[in-house]
Amino acid sequence: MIIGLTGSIASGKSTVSHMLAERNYPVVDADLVARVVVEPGQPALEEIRRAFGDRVITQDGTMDRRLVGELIFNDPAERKRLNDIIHPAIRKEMLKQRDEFLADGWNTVIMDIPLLFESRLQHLVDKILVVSVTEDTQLLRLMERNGFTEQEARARIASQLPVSEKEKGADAVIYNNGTLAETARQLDQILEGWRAIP
Ligand SMILES: CC(C)(COP(=O)(O)OP(=O)(O)OC[C@H]1O[C@@H](n2cnc3c(N)ncnc32)[C@H](O)[C@@H]1O)[C@@H](O)C(=O)NCCC(=O)NCCS
Ligand SMILES: Nc1ncnc2c1ncn2[C@@H]1O[C@H](COP(=O)(O)OP(=O)(O)OP(=O)(O)O)[C@@H](O)[C@H]1O
Repeated sequence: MIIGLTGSIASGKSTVSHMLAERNYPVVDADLVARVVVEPGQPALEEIRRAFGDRVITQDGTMDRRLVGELIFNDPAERKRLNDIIHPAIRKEMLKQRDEFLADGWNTVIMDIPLLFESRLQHLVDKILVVSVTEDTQLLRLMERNGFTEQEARARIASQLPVSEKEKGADAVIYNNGTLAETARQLDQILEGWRAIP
């Protein structure tokens, strides 16, 4: 079984994904893959340099994530430009990792994909698990975690589908406004209901 783990920015996907890893489930992490495919020497990084200019490459040859974030979260056209370059490379690497886990005999593989709905990747997974929080909690947690101003945080939230929309496409929803223990309890119930063994 392939479980797609998604939700909006700062809703708690990584938190739930860590809980899954603790329970011995193999996890393919799109955010992590997105970092690997832009490492120095990767073709995607060169394409990004050509599209956005030398200013998005730091002295040590890595991508300036803060600057690229500023550019793409405030401009849908720039966001599409980056997505068009980077998403094919991310998808290819994620499918490779998934296939390796399956070949190694795992019964269930978790794919943590923040943009599962926005990129229409529902067909890649058997079950969709959405991690949801109220908008107030989401905004506060995002500002606190990243040290963003309210405006920076709102720009990022606005770049994705609202979490209420994502809930509509879910097979199960975890409400992550409460304590971590409450979130873990919901997760265990869902996994049991799906009979998803690692
Ligand atoms: C813009 C970048 C450089 C900002 O880096 P930063 O370190 O600040 O954030 P990080 O990578 O940890 O992402 C944090 C969250 O932002 C959201 N996010 C990231 N990219 C996008 C995007 N293109 N559109 C909408 N939301 C996005 C996701 O919820 C993600 O979990 C980086 O997010 C990036 O390379 N994005 C493009 C790749 C992508 O689409 N990643 C999302 C998973 S496929
Ligand atoms: N139940 C909770 N109680 C308190 N804080 C929480 C809870 N769940 C998550 N957090 C905190 O909220 C922030 C966002 O959570 P997390 O990083 O898991 O979200 P995410 O959905 O993976 O975000 P992103 O889309 O940016 O990758 C983190 O700082 C995390 O520690």
